[in-house]
Amino acid sequence: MNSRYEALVKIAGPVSRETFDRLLAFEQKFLHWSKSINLAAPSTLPHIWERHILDSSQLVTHVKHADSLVDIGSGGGFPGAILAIMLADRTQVHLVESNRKKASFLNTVLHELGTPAQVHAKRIEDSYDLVGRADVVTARALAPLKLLLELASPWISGGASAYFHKGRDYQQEIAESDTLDSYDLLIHQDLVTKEGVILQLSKKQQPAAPGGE
Ligand SMILES: C[S@@+](CC[C@H](N)C(=O)[O-])C[C@H]1O[C@@H](n2cnc3c(N)ncnc32)[C@H](O)[C@@H]1O
Repeated sequence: MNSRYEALVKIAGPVSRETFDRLLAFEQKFLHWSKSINLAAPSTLPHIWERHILDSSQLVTHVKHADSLVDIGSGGGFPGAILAIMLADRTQVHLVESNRKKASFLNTVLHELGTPAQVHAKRIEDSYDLVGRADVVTARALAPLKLLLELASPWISGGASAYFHKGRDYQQEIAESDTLDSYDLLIHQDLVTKEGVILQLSKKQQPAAPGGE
C-alpha cells in the first residue's frame, strides 16, 4: 500500500484493493482520453488524483447507504464516476451528461472497468423520467446553488438528499438562493481543498395537518 491509498482511506473510509486499483485505472484512462477530448481544465491534469478523485471520494461517507444516486453534469466523471466505482456493489448510479463525447468516455471507461453505472447522454431537464426517483443527487462545478436547486428539484422533492461541492464563495450563493427556506441545509467542510464545502440539502418536511392521520 502507498501514500495515495492511505490518503484515500483517510478521506473515504475502508477501500478494497480492487476498488483502489480501479480508481488508478480510471485515472490512467482519463489521462489517455484527455489527449483527444477536453475532460477537465488542463491545469488540473497533473493533479487528477487529489483535485478530482480524492475530492469526489469524500462523498462516500455521506452517501454509502444510498440504494440509488444520480450525478448531474458529470463531465469527466466527478464525483459520479468515482462514486460509481467506490459503491459498485451496493448503489445504482446514474450519470447525466449532455456532452456526447464526455458521455461516451464515461460509458466506455466504466464498462471497461466492470462498473455497473448508467450513463445518460441527455440534458438534465430531459432525464427526470429516465432516471426515476433517487436517494441522493450530486453535482460539482455545474451551476450556482439557485439553479442547481431548480435542476435537482424533481429528485429532492421525491425525497433525495443533495450533496453539492461548492467553493469558497458558497455563502454568497446561499444568500442568492431565494428558495432555501424550504430546505434543510447542512454545511460540511471540504476535507480535500479545505477552502470549499459540501452543501447537504433536503426538502423540509411539511407539518402534518391538524386532525390528519
Ligand atoms: C464544468 S463541468 C463539471 C464537470 C464535473 N462535474 C466536474 O466537477 O469535473 C459541467 C458539466 O456539466 C455539463 N452540463 C451543463 N449543463 C448541463 C445540462 N443542462 N444537462 C446535462 N449536462 C450539463 C457540461 O457539459 C459539463 O460537462
